[in-house]
Order: sequence, then C-alpha cells, then structure tokens
Amino acid sequence: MTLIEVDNLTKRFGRLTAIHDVSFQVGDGERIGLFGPNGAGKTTVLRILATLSTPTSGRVFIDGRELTRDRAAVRQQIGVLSHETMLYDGLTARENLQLHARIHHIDIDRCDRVLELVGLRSDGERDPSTFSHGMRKRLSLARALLHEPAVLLLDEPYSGLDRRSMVDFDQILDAVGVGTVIMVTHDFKRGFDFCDRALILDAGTVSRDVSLRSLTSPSAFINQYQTAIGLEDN
Ligand SMILES: Nc1ncnc2c1ncn2[C@@H]1O[C@H](COP(=O)(O)OP(=O)(O)OP(=O)(O)O)[C@@H](O)[C@H]1O
Repeated sequence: MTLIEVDNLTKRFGRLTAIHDVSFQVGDGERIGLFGPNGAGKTTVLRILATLSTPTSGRVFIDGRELTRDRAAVRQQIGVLSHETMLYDGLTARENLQLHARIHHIDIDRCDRVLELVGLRSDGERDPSTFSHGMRKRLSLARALLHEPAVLLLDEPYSGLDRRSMVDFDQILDAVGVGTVIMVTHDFKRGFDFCDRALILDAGTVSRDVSLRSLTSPSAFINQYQTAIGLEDN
C-alpha cells in the first residue's frame, strides 16, 4: 500500500531551483534513504514532507491527505528529527518531553515510555545540556516518537555519532518499530544496512531509484551512486 505520494514537487528560492519535478512513492513500512551530493535538494524534500517548507508547485499526499491542505492531520502522522536537536536546556530531559506532550495533547505517561525506548529512563532528571551528543540525539528522537507517528523523517541522523552510537540508534529504530522511514544521509554503509530503497538526487531531480535489497554490498550501491551523479570510477 502506498503511504506517501510525492507528485512533481518543485521548490524555488528566488531564482534558484532547489528541486525540480521530484516524484516518488513510498509504501507503508518502507525505509527510504535520500542520497546525493551537497546541494542536491535532499533536505529541501525532507523539509517539505515535514511541513516545514511549502512547495512552489507539486503535491504531497500522506495516507491520502494532501499536505498543504491538511497540515494539522499530516503532522499527527509524522515525527521529525532534524539537524537542530530543538531541546530546551534548563528543563530536564523528562520535562522537555512533558512540555511537548502538553502542547500537543499527548498522554503524559508516554514520556517515560519513550525515555525507556531510547535508553534514557535513568537520565530523565538530567538537564540535556549535560548530555553527550549521542544522548541529545536520542532525546530528540524520543520527542519525535512521543505521538507514535506512522512516518519518521530523519535528517542526517548519524552525523556526529561514533560507530557504537550509530548502531545503538539503528537498534532503537528497530525496537520502536516505526514502519515508514525517510532518512537523508551521506553514510552509505549505514544507509545501505538500514534502508530498503535509495533515491539518489542530483541537481534537484531524482537521478535513480535503487532497490537496496537487491544489492549484495554497500560497494555495489556506491557504484550505482557514482554513475547516478556522473562520477567516473578511478
Ligand atoms: N532557505 C533557502 N534559501 C535559499 N536557498 C536555499 C534554501 N534552502 C536550500 N537552499 C538551496 O537549495 C539547494 C538545495 O539545498 P538542500 O539543503 O536541499 O541540499 P542537500 O542535498 O540537503 O545538501 P547537503 O547534503 O549539503 O545538506 C542548495 O543550492 C541550497 O543552497
């Protein structure tokens, strides 16, 4: 079943066309990686899906609802982990979640449940400013998961994480069981391991749609990536 449908999405910033005529579909339960060189338009696509940016033209449907018309309903369906951790220092980790829960009318009991899920239950009384980068990222993930979204949008979730923390992060996502994930990443190995499919963007368009499950190794994917973005093999 198709959960997300992206139709001919274009976004212009003044005279710059960041993405042009981007179309793809995402099935319920699919994990999609958005790959591409710097400036290819990955974050622009993700921000539109996250309702943080409005497309110049084109449409996005999530579970049959058109994103710009039904923004509030769409927001119920998505959880977003962006570059900025969006945490309030000065509040404890638990209070950060409780504030978010109150604003969005989410059962307050969910806060301890998600703290547990991301392995921070015993750190709930700490101020996140005292957390490591990996812990802050996990707390942000907890916040994104509070309302039990059907779709998780992740912008470079592995950046700044060491190998151990990356593995922990993937294990948390597996344990949480969020069905549908779209992640922007420059990490071929982790993206290959985690995602079912890769969309390779180049200069604002989808250059290639790759089924990762049909490939045997990350290097096979990297070969396809290099061809898709016009890089010669050396
Ligand atoms: N708010 C903005 N105002 C003007 N130009 C923007 C804005 N946001 C993005 N752009 C431009 O749109 C293009 C696509 O940017 P985007 O951030 O989507 O690329 P990206 O693939 O995510 O790149 P990176 O891998 O470097 O994060 C770039 O040329 C960028 O400079």
